[in-house]
Amino acid sequence: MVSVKICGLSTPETLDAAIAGGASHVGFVFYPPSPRAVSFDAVRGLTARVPARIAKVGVFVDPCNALIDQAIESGALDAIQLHNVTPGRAAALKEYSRREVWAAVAVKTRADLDTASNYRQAADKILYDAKTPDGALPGGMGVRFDWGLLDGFQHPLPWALSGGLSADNVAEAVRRTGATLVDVSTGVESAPGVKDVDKIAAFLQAVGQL
Ligand SMILES: O=C(O)c1ccccc1N[C@@H]1O[C@H](COP(=O)(O)O)[C@@H](O)[C@H]1O
Repeated sequence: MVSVKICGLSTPETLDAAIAGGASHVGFVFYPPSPRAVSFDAVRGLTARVPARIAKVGVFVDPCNALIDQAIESGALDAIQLHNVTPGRAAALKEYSRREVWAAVAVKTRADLDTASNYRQAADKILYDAKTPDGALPGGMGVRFDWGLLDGFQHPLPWALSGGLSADNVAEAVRRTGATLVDVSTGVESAPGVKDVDKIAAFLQAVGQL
């Protein structure tokens, strides 16, 4: 069975679509430059709708401790997903937050993949995401990487696949990589930051058929 995280949710309707469609994880972005960024008040209301069986993941880019505190308190987060964070900082945030830590590894080359092993003692999960262009957001750009890079790779930790997934390519991505957890944001949107309930349903249906 393949689990799905629908990320960058910011409205009750789209969150409900993710829940109804069978998402295992829902993600909330705590990074103001993102078009998906949510306020603490908004996330409080949103996460109150999430049943206990579904994990709530906060997405952060090199966060300070105060942001982590406020986000966990307002969103009752189960896990924190960290982008642009060194293994040392990830380990510190794991101890500080007492939450599951997902370390995002930005992948373009096999050498990028190899950096995942640095998080072995620092994180609970690796999120393989595509490396985005300089100056762009470090995620949520709908960019995919060459899934063939994962062929034969010795994963240092449990892992998830993200980057440019959609209802049209997720079956191929899972077949190609063996992923048991996939993460999508742009691929279930009609415009940057605007989630689409039909696309969310189609993505979850595509995974459900695997
Ligand atoms: O979604 C964002 O805006 C975002 C901002 C900063 C860091 C990560 C972000 N999203 C994460 O990016 C990946 C891939 O997204 P996409 O499907 O390619 O659009 C996903 O894990 C999001 O959680």
